Amino acid sequence: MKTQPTASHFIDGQYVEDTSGEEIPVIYPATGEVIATVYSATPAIVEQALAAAHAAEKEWAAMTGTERGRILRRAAQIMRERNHDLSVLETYDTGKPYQETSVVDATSGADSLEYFGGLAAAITGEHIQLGEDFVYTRREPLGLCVGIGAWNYPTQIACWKGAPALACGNTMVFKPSETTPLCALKVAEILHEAGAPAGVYNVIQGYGPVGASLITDSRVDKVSLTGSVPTGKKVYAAAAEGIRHVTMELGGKSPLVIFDDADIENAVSGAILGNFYSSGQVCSNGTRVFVQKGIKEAFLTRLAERLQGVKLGDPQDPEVNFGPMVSEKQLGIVEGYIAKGIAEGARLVCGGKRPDMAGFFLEPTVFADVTDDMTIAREEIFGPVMSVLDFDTEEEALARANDTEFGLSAGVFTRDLSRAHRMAAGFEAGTCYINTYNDAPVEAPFGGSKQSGVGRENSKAAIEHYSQIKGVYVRTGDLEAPF
Ligand SMILES: NC(=O)c1ccc[n+]([C@@H]2O[C@H](COP(=O)([O-])OP(=O)(O)OC[C@H]3O[C@@H](n4cnc5c(N)ncnc54)[C@H](O)[C@@H]3O)[C@@H](O)[C@H]2O)c1
Ligand SMILES: O=CCc1c[nH]cn1
Repeated sequence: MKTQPTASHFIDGQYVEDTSGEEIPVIYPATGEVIATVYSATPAIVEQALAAAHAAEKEWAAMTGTERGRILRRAAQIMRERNHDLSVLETYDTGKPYQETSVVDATSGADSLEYFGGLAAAITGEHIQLGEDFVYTRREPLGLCVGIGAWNYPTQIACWKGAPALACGNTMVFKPSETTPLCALKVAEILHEAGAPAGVYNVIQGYGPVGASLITDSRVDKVSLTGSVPTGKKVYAAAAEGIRHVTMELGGKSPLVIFDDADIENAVSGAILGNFYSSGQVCSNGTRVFVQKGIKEAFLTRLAERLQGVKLGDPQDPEVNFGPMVSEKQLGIVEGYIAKGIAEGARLVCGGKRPDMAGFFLEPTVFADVTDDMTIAREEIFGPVMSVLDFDTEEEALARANDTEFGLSAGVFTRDLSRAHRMAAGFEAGTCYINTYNDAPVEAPFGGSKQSGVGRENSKAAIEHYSQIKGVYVRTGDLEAPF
């Protein structure tokens, strides 16, 4: 497959190159080889993208929701038809196994385009009768939205931001992560092919400073970031300077609470899905696995058995179910956490090492006897490292689950449904799971509370975050005034 894109940027309906920008090598995580080169946007490219998105605003907003929706749904259809090629590219970009990318990434992107394409015609205001007078509301686009992406789900993030933004009549300049710059270009290409007018959805490449330069431009009305909490704080503060709307999809350190009465097989599946999918590089992962003391040993034994089923290898091989970390840098960060876990007294049950193979692979790693104060229980690791902690009572588990600055997700496994709903109500998290983990269908809201974020992606909730309401007061009779 050709991994070198036609050019680095997609602006105003076409590929654009400017090799005077800083070089960004695209590295295939499974081998460490450079598979493409793109160039960071220069100030001239940033200006070109913002000008194109600004110029496209009026025409796009003036189209009916039905017309916009038709284009988004056509894009979804194209994406599904090209699922194989897009999945192969996603695997080159991220290193995630084709076994995952072929069913998750372009699929989830297409779901998002289809869902918001379907909603576009139903985005309406309301009528409020006030005696003989009335008020009507118009749900209007915000204008020009900037999207900034993380590297773990490059196609999904480009679509989760682009689809609701475009459905509401906004235009977008999207900057993917410098680590995974390839997939978003395909999203732009497909939207254009589906009929999105030039300038409606643009992609430019770059490191953090390119993202920062987009946020403060006076033409920008909204910034939607998927990234870490430290970056979120900077982006939120920069957006506040211009009182811009924000969506912040940030990091987490989510709890997964497994009670004695849980179905062990399902609970182990939940812990695997919540820690080792995408080699642990999923924001919502339940990396603090609280296991009630009565089933701790049974849980660990079954988990160790199930981990025998891990197949590391060439992620393009459909039989492989565990890929490398996205980069050498991320691998080093995660190894640092593993060393800290050992140094602080956690028991290494399995994994913890680089296997003897090329690329940025790391074995799935499980720590037991982890305590709440350990670094591996407090900080987001963003790699395949599960921390198992013991607990006695429901009250204790809930208090400890919530004892974190993060609030992205939380899960509970139990057969006691009253307890399950009590836990879900008590969790301080934006997305909760009962007897499952890490599902992210487009129909359901996704996002974090506390430091894990602001706003929600997906579902009808996203419409609130990409549009604004205008109230129009209408008097039908004469108007009285004091003088
Ligand atoms: N909540 C979610 O939906 C979600 C989803 C995926 C990933 N994440 C989080 O993302 C993080 C991993 O991704 P990452 O390492 O790419 O995150 P990151 O914060 O390092 O970078 C995210 C993006 O922000 C850009 N950026 C960096 N500094 C910037 C600045 N000052 N101004 C504007 N843009 C800037 C980067 O270039 C990149 O495109 C993890 O914390 C993970 O939990 C969250
Ligand atoms: O990485 C976070 C977004 C997500 C969660 N599950 C699938 N995608």
